[in-house]
Amino acid sequence: MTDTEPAPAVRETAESIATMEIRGAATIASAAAEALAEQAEAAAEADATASDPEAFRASMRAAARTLRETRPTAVSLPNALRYVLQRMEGDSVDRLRRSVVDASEAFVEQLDRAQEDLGQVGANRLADGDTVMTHCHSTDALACIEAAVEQGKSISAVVKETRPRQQGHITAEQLRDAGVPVTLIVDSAARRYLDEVDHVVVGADSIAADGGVINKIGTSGLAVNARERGVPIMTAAQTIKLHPETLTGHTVEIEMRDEGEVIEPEAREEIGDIAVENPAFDVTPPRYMDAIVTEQGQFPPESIVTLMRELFGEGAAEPWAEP
Ligand SMILES: O=P(O)(O)OC[C@H]1O[C@H](OP(=O)(O)O)[C@H](O)[C@@H]1O
Repeated sequence: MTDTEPAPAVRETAESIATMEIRGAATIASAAAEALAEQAEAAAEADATASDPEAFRASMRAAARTLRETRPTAVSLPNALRYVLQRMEGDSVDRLRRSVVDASEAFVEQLDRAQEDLGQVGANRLADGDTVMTHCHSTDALACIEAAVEQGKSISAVVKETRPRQQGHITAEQLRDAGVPVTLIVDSAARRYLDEVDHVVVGADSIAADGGVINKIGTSGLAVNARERGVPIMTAAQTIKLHPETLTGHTVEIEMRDEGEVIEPEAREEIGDIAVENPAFDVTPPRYMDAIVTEQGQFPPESIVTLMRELFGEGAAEPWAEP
């Protein structure tokens, strides 16, 4: 490891995030915070950084850049890196190391607590006997359904498989394990099943200042259909999903993933000269979302900007940038 080369553990985490072995906005955030702690431990031992606070700081910034570059859409990733690096302090390598490790642990604890708290808020929106529809796999959304079950409510679920990666299967298994009767459907069957559904619950990768919800591709179509069928839809999203850069007019980059997730190489060859595109996310306009459920309570999407200013008012610093 040179003074700017990330530790092997950081490179492994970055690779796992990029290939989606580690996925889901909250899980990515906690893995990134833990990787920074691993970088701090490694840099405190490495020849080039062990006795040079400035070189140590540079190595932390480089590690954060490597993690930042893995996936562009879930803002929980840069928000995690910001949280840890902004708390890095001390005039010796040992103090710096300790501050990073402490911040990383505090971040992960906060994340777990936030999910539990928002689960209670989301659960209050669900009634005994409700059937919910889910899209993709969101630990925040699942927290709401599981908390409702723990409150003693009987909940059933219609789970969309969520092409192309079919993360709906993970949701189906986790809900089944929580004692929720599950029906798995293909994405295009969603509107047909909405008549049997009382509530749609989805997660978020980022929330924009105007209340737009950036989540797995297909969420916006589901929200429009839910509105047309009169079914309420909520987004469960911890406040680390709030995107501070959108306060100053930036838009959220939508990740385009490899076409190999959509079509097998053999079939790809057969269809020849046809474009295949694979956007991972879409934006649901605030008017199609009934509520954003956070650990600080539920908000109408249009008012989320108030919470955002309170939490990220000073803007979106980039503490990983070269000075
Ligand atoms: O943070 P939690 O609620 O777990 O997940 C939030 C969102 O992250 C996922 O993205 P991906 O599967 O990483 O592309 C899904 O879009 C999911 O709704």
